Amino acid sequence: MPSLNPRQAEAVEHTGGPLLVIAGAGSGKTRVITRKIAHLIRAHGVPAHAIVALTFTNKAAREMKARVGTLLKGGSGRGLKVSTFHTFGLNLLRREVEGAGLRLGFSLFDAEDAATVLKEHLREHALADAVTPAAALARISRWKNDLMEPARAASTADDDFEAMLADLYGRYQQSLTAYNACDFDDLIARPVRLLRDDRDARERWQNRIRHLLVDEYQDTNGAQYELVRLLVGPRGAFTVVGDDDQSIYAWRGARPDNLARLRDHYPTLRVVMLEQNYRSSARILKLANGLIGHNPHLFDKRLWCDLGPGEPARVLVCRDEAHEAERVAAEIQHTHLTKDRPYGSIAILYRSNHQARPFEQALRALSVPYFLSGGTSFFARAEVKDVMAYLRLLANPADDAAFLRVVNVPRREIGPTTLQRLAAFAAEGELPLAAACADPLLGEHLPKRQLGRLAELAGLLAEQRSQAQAAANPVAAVRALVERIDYAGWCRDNAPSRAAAERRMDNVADLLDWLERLHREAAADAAKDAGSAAGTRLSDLVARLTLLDVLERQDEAEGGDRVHLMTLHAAKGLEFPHVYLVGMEEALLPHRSSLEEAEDAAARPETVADTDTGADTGADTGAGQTGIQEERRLCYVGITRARQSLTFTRARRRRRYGETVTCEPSRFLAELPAAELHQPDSTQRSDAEARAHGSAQLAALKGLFTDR
Ligand SMILES: Nc1ncnc2c1ncn2[C@@H]1O[C@H](COP(=O)(O)OP(=O)(O)OP(=O)(O)O)[C@@H](O)[C@H]1O
Ligand SMILES: [Mg+2]
Repeated sequence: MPSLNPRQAEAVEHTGGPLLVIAGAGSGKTRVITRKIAHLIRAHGVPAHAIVALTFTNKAAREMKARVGTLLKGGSGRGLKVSTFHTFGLNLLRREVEGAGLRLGFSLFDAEDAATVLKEHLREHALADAVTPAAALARISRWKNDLMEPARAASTADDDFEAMLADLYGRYQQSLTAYNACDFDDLIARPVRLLRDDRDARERWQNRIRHLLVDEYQDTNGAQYELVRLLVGPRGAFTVVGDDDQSIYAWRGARPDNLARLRDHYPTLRVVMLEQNYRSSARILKLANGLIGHNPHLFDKRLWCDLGPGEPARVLVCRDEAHEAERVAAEIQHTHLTKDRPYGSIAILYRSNHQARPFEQALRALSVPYFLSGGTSFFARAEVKDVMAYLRLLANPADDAAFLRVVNVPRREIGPTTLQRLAAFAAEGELPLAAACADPLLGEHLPKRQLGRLAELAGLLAEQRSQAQAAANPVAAVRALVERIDYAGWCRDNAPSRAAAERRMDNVADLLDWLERLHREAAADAAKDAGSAAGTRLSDLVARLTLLDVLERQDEAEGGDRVHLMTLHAAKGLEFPHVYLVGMEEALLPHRSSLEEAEDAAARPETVADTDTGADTGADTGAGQTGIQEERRLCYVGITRARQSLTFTRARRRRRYGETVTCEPSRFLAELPAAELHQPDSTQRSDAEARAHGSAQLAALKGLFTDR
C-alpha cells in the first residue's frame, strides 16, 4: 500500500472488527480514514452507500469526500455518506419521521429559536430573574448530551435550582413537540432513542451500514457514543480515530474517556498507535510535546518526525492589539513579496472571534487578501433570519418561533396585546399561532381591525404555502413571497443607510440563490438515492440550510490566494505551512472563564489540598484545572497546525470593555521548552515597522507593473 507506513496500513487493512487508532497530531489519522474508505470499496467491494464516515465540521466532511473522490477514480465513490454527526442525525430523522415522534416537515431550531421558547416559559413562571435563557439552555444541552430525559433530570437534581431547571427542561421539550421542532442536540438524542427502543429500525440501520468511520473521535459526547454503538451493533465494524490531547469540546459535553470506554464495550477492539508525525518540523513538535506534557494523559504517546529541525519558533511581544495586528500583517505582506510566500499558506489563529477585528483592519490597510472563518454568522443577520423565518413558516405552519419573528416584518401594526390574546387563544385550543389567526372563533377575542390584520397574514402564508407545495421548485414560491411582502421596501425604510439596505438585499439574494443550489443538489441526490423519501420538500431545504454554519458558506467563497483567519476550534484537523498563534496572554489563552473556574476551586478549602497531587508528575491535575487543561489542549491544537514556521504573539496592553488593561503573558509560553523559542528583543519592533514601510513601497512598485 503506497504512502502508508506499516502501522497505518495495518489500520487500513483491519476491516473485520472494531478498530481504534489513537495517535497525536499530524500522524495520519485522517489519512487512514480516507484510505480505508477507498480500500473498503476497491479491495472488498463494499458499495459506497454502505459506508458512513462522520466528522465534526462541514468543512472536514467536504474535504474528506473530496480526498476519497481523488483516490477513487471513476464514480465508484458515488453515494458515499460523509457528513457531520448532526447532518447524519437529520437525515436519519427524515427517513424515520414517525418512529422518531415527529411529523413530516419538522423544523430545526437554532440556539436563538430555542432561547425564544425558553424565554416564554421563564416569563410565564416569573423565573426571568432566576436564570438566563442561555444558561438554562446550556444545562438542558448537557442533559441531552448525556441522554437524560426530563423526568430523570428531575429525579437526580441535587438542589432546588437544578430541580427548577429540570422542570423547565420538561416544559421546553413539550413546546418543541408542539411546534414539531427539534433543536441541535435532538439531532443526536432522538435517533439514539429511536434506535434503542425500536428493534426494526435498529436492524434496518445496522444492515444498511457495513462500515462506520469516525474522525476526531475524542470530541464525541455521551449521546454520540451511544449513536455509534447502536449504528454498528454487535458486529462492531467500525474505525474510530482520535487524539485525547486534542479534545476541545468538553464544554459541549465531549467525553475523551469515550476512547477508553470502547475497550470495555468491545473486547475484540484492536488498538493501533501511530507515532510518526508527517506534518511539522522537529522544533514545532518539541514545542507541542513540551506543552502537552503538562496535562495528565489517558494514553501515552510519543511523536517523532524526520522532517529536520526547521526554523525556530518566535515570540513577538507587541505594545497593544493594534500593534500586534500591524506587525503580523506587515510581516505577512513582506514575506509574500520578498519570499514569494503564498498568502494561502498562512493562518492567523486566535482563541476568540473578537480578536479577529484588528487583524482584519490591518490586513485590509495593506491590501492583503484574507478569508475569515466564523465571525458574525451569515445566519445571524437580521434579514437572513427574517427570510428564513418565512421559509420555515411555509415549510411548517406550526413553527411559532418563526411566526413571532415575522409577524411585524414588514410592519403590520399587530401590537403586543393582540399577540398576547392570540397566544392565549392558541394555547387554549392547542393551535399553532398561524393556524389560530385563521380560526373563526378568534373573532370573539379581538376587535375587527386586529382580526383583519391577522387573517390577512394567515391568508398570505396559506396561499404561498400551497404554491410552494404545488411547484416543482419551491424556491420560486419563496422568491414570490419576498416580492409580495416588498421586503426590499422594508429594508430601505429600516436600514441606517441606502448602502446598508442594499447589502441586506444582497444577502437575501445570496440566500435565495443558495437555496436554489441546495434544491438542485437535493433533487439530484433524491434521483440517485431512490430509497429516500426525502424528495425536495421545502422543509428539507430549510433544515439543510440551518445546519450549514457560516464556515461552510464562506468556504464556498474561499478560493484565491488568501490568508486564513480562524479560531483554534475551527482550525482542528487542518494544517498550514505558516502559523501565527496570536494573543498569547492570560485571560485570552487560557480563556478568562477557565481562570475563574480555577480561582473558584482554589477558594474552596476542601479542594485546595488536591492541587498538590499533580506536582510529582509535573502534570496539572489540581482542582479547577480541567478548564485550564482544555485551554492547554487548544493551544496544542494551534501549535500542531504548523508545518514549517510558527510565530506566537502577545500584547503588553489591550483594550477590554473600553479600558486599557495590562496583559500578562500566557502561562503556556512559560511551559514551552525555552531552547526552542526565539524571542526577538523589543528593539526589533521598529524593525518590523521599517519592514512594513518597505513592504508598502514594494507593493506600490509591484502594483505599477501589474496594472499595466
Ligand atoms: N505515510 C505518510 N506518508 C506521507 N505523508 C503522510 C503520511 N501519513 C500522513 N501524511 C501527511 O501528514 C499530514 C498529516 O496527516 P493527517 O492530517 O491525516 O493527520 P492527523 O493525524 O489526522 O492530524 P490531526 O490530529 O491534526 O487531525 C498530511 O499532510 C498527510 O498527507
Ligand atoms: Mg485529522
